Amino acid sequence: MSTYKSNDYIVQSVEESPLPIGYEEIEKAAKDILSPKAFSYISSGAGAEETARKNKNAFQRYSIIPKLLNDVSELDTRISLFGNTYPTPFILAPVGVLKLADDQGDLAVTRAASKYDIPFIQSTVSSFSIEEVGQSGDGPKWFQLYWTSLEDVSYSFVKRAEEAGSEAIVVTIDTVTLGFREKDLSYGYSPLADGYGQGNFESDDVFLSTLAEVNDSTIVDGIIKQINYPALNWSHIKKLKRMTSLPILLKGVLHPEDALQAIHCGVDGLIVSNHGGRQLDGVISSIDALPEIAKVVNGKIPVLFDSGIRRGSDALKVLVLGADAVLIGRPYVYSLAIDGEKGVSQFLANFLQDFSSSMVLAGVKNIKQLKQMKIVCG
Ligand SMILES: Cc1cc2nc3c(=O)[nH]c(=O)nc-3n(C[C@H](O)[C@H](O)[C@H](O)COP(=O)(O)O)c2cc1C
Ligand SMILES: O=C(O)C(=O)c1ccccc1
Repeated sequence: MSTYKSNDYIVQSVEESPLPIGYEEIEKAAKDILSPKAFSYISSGAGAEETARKNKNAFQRYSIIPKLLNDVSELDTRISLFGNTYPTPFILAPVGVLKLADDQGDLAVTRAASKYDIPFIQSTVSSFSIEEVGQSGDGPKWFQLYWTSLEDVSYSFVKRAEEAGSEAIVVTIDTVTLGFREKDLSYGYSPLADGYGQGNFESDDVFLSTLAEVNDSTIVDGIIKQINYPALNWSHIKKLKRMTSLPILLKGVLHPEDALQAIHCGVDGLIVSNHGGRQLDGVISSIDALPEIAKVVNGKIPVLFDSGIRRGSDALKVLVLGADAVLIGRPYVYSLAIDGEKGVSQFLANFLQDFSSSMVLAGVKNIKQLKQMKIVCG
């Protein structure tokens, strides 16, 4: 439902689930359920976790100034992206190895997201294949691409995503090598070593068999080596644009000049993100990077946002600062760990309810009005 009476909220009945309401409580409950290694992998950031902390603290510096008495009895939370209309401005961020949180992993998440028509971005290193996720739930799916050094493997993923009905391709540009994650290293943990990230690598695809051969090693080693691709540059993006008719988004943009270069190369959308503080430690918080990027892009292509979204009011802030849509990351992963599909479903119900209450209290009835709200920093 996308237009509704504001006192009905989006979700009228809340399913019974042990999921706590607030983010901090959800994180705590997930910590109790997950193994210390798994919790540490999901929750931690790279290096001294400076950027992970900045993501959290920076939100508090921005303050919304409500403008009231605007008859907000009917809300419309719809947005349009690449010719598709979505009922809410929310998208589930790509998260690899979801089986670590729940046996049903990506399948549970897509089923929950489908209830709200929220797009799910499937990771290259997902626990299930592009084809399995394509069949799971009837909601929109996007595909996230980690470039591999075997170009044909990258293109074969894109073709498979096209065939499975993906609506967009998200190329992650901030992970040409994995961040130095001190906690994972102390545990001796590597995200792909337990086999949960191989959903897309178990196909009959002719190119995939070459992965193992080229490395003369196990398939897992092959995958880890192949998604390490520091040679990635703008020429790959231009070529990818010619290889597919799907919209291409770049995920991990923090520099305004990269945003302009992306437009120049024909990229269709950007995701302002620092990967939840998991890649280069010390980089700017995503929310601080957003206003300048939104300014230089100036509406030419959609600007999406992630890193630090925990509640409805966080989403309000980034939409006011120029984001056209908002990706949710860790909160849905913890909800999956706590109560599988039901946990994710419950989390989304609560989140959407929180977001619509926030719109009502801010005095805005649709996303256009929301984007014109006043916000101050300091
Ligand atoms: C456990 C975990 C795995 C992730 N895997 C991927 C991935 O495979 N591809 C990708 O582009 N981003 C990945 N990300 C980053 C998310 O897409 C997103 O940028 C990040 O979670 C946003 O930060 P937040 O969760 O603190 O809001 C991962 C994040 C987490 C927490
Ligand atoms: O952990 C991550 O953030 C991530 O993007 C990733 C990278 C390689 C394998 C699995 C997940």
